[in-house]
Amino acid sequence: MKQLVLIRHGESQWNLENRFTGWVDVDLTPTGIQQAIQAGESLKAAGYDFDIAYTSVLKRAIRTLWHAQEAMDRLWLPVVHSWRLNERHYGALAGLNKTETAAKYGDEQVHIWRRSYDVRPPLLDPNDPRASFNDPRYSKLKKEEIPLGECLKDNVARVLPLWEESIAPALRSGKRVLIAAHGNSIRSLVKYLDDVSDSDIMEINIPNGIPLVYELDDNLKPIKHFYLEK
Ligand SMILES: O=C(O)[C@@H](CO)OP(=O)(O)O
Repeated sequence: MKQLVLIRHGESQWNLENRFTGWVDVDLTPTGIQQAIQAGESLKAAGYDFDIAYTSVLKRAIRTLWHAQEAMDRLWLPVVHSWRLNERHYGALAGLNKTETAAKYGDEQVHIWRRSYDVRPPLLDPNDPRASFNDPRYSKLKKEEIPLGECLKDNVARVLPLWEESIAPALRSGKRVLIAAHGNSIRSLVKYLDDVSDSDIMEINIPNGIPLVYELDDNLKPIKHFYLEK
């Protein structure tokens, strides 16, 4: 049996303010920090341990991982940071309030932007200061790899190379893997692992800071998955 645990970051400042976030690098709130500590404590209390961790290059996920590691006394674990685990890029919606955007464009349109598989949000203008072309954390990427707005399908395509090249080999070699990431990068992994249809994935939401445990067989097919509540 192979062990994979996914944790969405704790509550961020923009979760609290109900703003579209994506690649904007906002931090955790005090509640988010507590959720991350609780996630680590729950994992430790249930007897989970890990050999390697993965996270994004956004501080709300990185800090969630740190707090969970600290709660498990596992700060020494090897950690891979990858832009491929970043949140789905929210394009021109980044920074807007979700309720105000729904009032302007309608609930249905906002639900499509938020949860559909293959409808992209309005893209950022390449000259928009929110574009990530000059951000040093992405300096090794080709310009065309840096998104101006992504749908979940784009996010799946971005996450899967990391799965194939690094996460799956680690699991196959018997490593117990912890991933601290984001609502939509985790939905991408869930869609792939559980072979969720393009329509059913619209109804799947990942809560902040609750470990999602997957037990996988030797072919990395899920035997079962469950949330580890307090
Ligand atoms: O704003 C975001 O980046 C994400 C996650 O908080 O929001 P949504 O729930 O719309 O996917």
